[in-house]
Amino acid sequence: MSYAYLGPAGTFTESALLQVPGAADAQRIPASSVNVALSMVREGSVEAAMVPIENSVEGGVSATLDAIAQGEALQIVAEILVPISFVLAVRPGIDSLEQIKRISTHGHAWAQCRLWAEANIPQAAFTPASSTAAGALALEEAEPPHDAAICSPLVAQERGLKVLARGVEDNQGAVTRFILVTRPGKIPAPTKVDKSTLILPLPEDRPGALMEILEQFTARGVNLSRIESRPTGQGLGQYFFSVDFEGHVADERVAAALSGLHRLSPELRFLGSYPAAEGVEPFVDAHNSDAAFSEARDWVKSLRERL
Ligand SMILES: O=C(O)C(=O)C[C@]1(C(=O)O)C=C[C@@H](O)C=C1
Repeated sequence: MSYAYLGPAGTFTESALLQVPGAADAQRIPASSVNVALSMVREGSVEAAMVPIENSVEGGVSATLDAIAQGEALQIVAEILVPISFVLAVRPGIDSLEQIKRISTHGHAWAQCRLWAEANIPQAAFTPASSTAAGALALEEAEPPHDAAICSPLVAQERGLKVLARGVEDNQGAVTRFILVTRPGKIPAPTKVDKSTLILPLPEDRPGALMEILEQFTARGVNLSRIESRPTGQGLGQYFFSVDFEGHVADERVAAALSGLHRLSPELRFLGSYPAAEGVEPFVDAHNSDAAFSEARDWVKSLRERL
């Protein structure tokens, strides 16, 4: 297998990729952005890409949500959770927080450390980096573009960077969720603790359209674990929904919800069913069980045989 990931080496995304069985010994290609990593999958130069999708503090990663919603179809085959903690690394010559005039990190990391930064380095101007590791590696340049970077403890240790503060995140226990993306192909087998992801354009701008969509899940007892709206880019007020829910397309209740959704929103995109990284087998009411669906289908079939 060959994998692309949001690089350079030392990103949290690489830590996520290293959790995939076999990835440590496989070809791993760092990409300069989420878009580049996903393009490599689309054009076939790698078989899969690991990209961040959601952080427990900062929410959805827009670059990923948008890139997988549009363009050539892709499929999610796995999810990985990584606990997030940051350190403040500095360039040579910086010995105190007061000396930091310029700081860089990934926008999502900055958002998770904003209160700490306001309280401890209010004088520092922020420049976004393409990833936490990219911001950290720039500290090694002959003339670093910034004085400090917020990055993972691992990259600071591996590169021998000077660390002035640890645990600079505003919320301890933060977690980022990453997804492993391939071209559409075989769907991973159900494990009983699965998740599925959909992109749902709202069919029409009219009262109750979102309610009708949500009813498809409610009526079959399918539990949503994430729902976000993103602009389509086509004009003000035009949105699609990015939705994760518990269950697998092999589950009858999920299949029934999907067919209801397809009737309401024929342009929907099914992004895959894959093992959930954590959680318990969802509780399913007897009337939403596979057996109840198949019995009901047989009953209707028997009626229609009398036509
Ligand atoms: O910059 C990195 O190290 C990444 O892997 C990206 C990313 C993100 O997009 O949220 C991943 C985890 C952290 O939440 C901060 C940054």
